Amino acid sequence: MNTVLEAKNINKHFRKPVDFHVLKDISFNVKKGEFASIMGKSGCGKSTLLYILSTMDTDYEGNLYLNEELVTGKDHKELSRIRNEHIGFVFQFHYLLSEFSVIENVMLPAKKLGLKSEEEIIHDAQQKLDMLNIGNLAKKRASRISGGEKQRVAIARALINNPSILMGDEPTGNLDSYNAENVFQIFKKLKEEEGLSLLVVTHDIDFAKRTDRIIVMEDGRILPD
Ligand SMILES: Nc1ncnc2c1ncn2[C@@H]1O[C@H](COP(=O)(O)OP(=O)(O)OP(=O)(O)O)[C@@H](O)[C@H]1O
Repeated sequence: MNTVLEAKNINKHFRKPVDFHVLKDISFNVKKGEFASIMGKSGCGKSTLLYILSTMDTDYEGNLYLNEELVTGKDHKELSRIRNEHIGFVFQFHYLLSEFSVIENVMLPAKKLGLKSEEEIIHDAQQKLDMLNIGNLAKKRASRISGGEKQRVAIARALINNPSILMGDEPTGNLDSYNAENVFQIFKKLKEEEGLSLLVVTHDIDFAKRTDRIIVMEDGRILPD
């Protein structure tokens, strides 16, 4: 099985106000089609790790590989391209542009990547919305849909460039149990039907238990399986 993401001996320090060794020698990988979750107590370093793995934070020691290519050390512009092309990210809050329509929000990362025509991007965005059963909301303003629908739009936006891996930082943390289950089922379907890899930080043990693998963090380290 191909390795989609690999972290090798990742260490990170916050230097201020005092030196704080927040991530301690983190090594693990995510294979193609694997749905992994990260759990651990508040403050153990989950979000810090996810920001490094998604290439948003470059201030760390160690090596990060995406699709078996070393990304550590690449410049800002190159990282932005890699991120746009290979990584989808879903946060606890949807961060949609409320004045824009649903489909316009979904189209944004594809426009930024700039590889396709407007018509192709509209087609792809509608297809993602249809896949998530919210195709009928395409023309609605993002401010006029429910919280669960907003999170599904955020997932469609994260998928628009057909990433190799979808990362989530508590993507169900702000949802009621019905909508949280809905998001879980979407992730499962993406794994099973599209062969997508997923890496999701969660505090929800019932969610984590149903993923392929739980990566447990404690005090900046990953505990052995
Ligand atoms: N910019 C920073 N400077 C110094 N310390 C920081 C900074 N950002 C985060 N920390 C500390 O690093 C530790 C890890 O934070 P992080 O947000 O990664 O934890 P987490 O496991 O995601 O927690 P939660 O589950 O509450 O979201 C915490 O102790 C936090 O206070």
